[in-house]
Amino acid sequence: MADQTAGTVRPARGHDTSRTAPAPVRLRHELGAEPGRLSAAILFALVATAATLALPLFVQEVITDLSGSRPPRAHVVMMCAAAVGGAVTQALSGFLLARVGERLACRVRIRIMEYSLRLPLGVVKAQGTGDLAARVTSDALLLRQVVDIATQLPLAALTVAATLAVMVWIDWVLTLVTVGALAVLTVLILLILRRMKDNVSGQQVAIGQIAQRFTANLDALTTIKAYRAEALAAGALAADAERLRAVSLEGARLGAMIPAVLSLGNQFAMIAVILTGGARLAAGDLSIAAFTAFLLYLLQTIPYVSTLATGFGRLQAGLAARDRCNELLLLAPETDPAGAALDPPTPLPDAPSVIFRSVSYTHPGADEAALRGISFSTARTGLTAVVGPSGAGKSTTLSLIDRFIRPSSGSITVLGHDTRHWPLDALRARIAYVDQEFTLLEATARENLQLGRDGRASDAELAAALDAVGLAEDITRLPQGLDTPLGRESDLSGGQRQRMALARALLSDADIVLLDEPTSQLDGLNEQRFRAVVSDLAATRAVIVVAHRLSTVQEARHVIMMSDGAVLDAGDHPTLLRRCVPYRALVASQSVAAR
Ligand SMILES: Nc1ncnc2c1ncn2[C@@H]1O[C@H](COP(=O)(O)OP(=O)(O)OP(=O)(O)O)[C@@H](O)[C@H]1O
Repeated sequence: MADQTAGTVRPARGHDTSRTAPAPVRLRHELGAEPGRLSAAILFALVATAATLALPLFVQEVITDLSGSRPPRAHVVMMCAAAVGGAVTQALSGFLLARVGERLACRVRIRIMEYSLRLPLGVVKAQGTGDLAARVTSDALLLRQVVDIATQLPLAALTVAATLAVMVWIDWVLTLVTVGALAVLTVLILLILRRMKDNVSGQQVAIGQIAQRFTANLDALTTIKAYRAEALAAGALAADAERLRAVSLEGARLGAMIPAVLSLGNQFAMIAVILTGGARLAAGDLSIAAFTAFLLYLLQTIPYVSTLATGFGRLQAGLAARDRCNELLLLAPETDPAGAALDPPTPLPDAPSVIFRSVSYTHPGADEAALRGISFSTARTGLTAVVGPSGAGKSTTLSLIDRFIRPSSGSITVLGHDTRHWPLDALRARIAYVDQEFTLLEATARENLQLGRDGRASDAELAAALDAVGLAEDITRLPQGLDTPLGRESDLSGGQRQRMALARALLSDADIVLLDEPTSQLDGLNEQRFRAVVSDLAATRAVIVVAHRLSTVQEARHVIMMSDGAVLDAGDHPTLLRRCVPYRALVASQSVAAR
């Protein structure tokens, strides 16, 4: 239980100093993260390139040996060694680059996922969970290939330049013809690449949209099935898929033009070289051996020219993915308030648990304020019920206490300190929040129960909390008991989830429990248990419950009646019944509903 003694400083659980935006993804920095592996990969690639470059020279030597009736054994051995060495070093380089690439993607994924969890709730909602998920899947995948390209491109450029140098040495006239053909090719390919970059961005946006709608529909699957809306939902998804298909097809069309242009360019280069070479052979300006070597070099250059052309296209895709990742990493994080103390404040012993002073709040994009200058306070311990018609602003009020959102004006004090002076982690360590869905994480029952605690709970503590909410047997029956992962195969019923959430609050160190009561009816036994646990919690802590059930309201020491973003009245149940007409009407309607 939380320490409420004056002057006792309790360190905030996991007081977090990392509420700042992370560094954006910088490719140069990322590539430099593993200098050893990257250098080795480049070294192996250089050796492979050198071996490839040497091969035609050895062929030339073999032909010269044969035409001079000399045994070509030594040159044949060197030729084979160059071929095998080139293949082995190329494989090694590829493997090392893959390792560097996977690590880069992994680092970026971790950074994006961690950061997404630190964004304000409203920002995550506005971005869309599916769209955020697409950043760690498809964008990270595109980013991963940048490693290959970033090393392949300079190597390919180097190889083409070195090959051209050797070709000049063999025959400069033929080289001039080759360069002319390659120049035309380059211009055409650059024109295609320019259009490809925009297309890749469009594809990634479309992937984000489809992921967003798909996850939203899966989250709402019960409703979709209940209202037989499968066809409607599938129709919208199909439209997204069609949009993605259309933009991807445009990308494929552009992509398909590159090999076609390359092949055409190569054929023209080859024809021009053969015609010119033939003429020079006939004139005696070129030997057969040199011409053969030149042709081999020309054939060898083609894949590298092709790597250069397609590599630039893939690099554009990687850069677009980097930009999308950085868009997310540059979103403003959920920061501690500017005036927050470095050391978490110590709760004042006699202060009310929560005080609202003239608090107003307008949801982003909303025309009207959800809360209009509300003021109230809640006792240090005991049950406070917040009641009012739907849309009155009750949930918004709870969200403000936990600082999921910040007041547009006015101030909120928690345990004697303005929430602007609480570091977020320290504030939230003092508050247990139980939402209407009684959300469980995809983690074991034990981990779910221990959320919100400073230290581990002993098995005896866990058993006592589960016993209090009548869940001990249900958890024991799970395949691995407390260590059963919850959420997929072993999910709990709504009532069991509710009791798990209450057990979690019982086990937490929080001084204040915020409880958004579910509107669904509970069976008699569960309702009794619920009341017993809430009054157990309220004996030593402040429990502020958005109450929909009359039984909860009647138990409350203090009731706050809200309507249309304002506090109409506050007091105990009998007082409000006597003097607050809207409260009487609300109670009357709840009594009818409870019958
Ligand atoms: N994210 C949001 N964006 C815009 N307006 C919102 C948002 N959330 C709530 N509102 C509006 O703010 C007002 C208060 O909503 P709130 O959820 O706090 O009411 P409530 O009293 O908890 O209602 P209920 O009992 O139905 O849950 C409502 O008019 C609602 O439409």
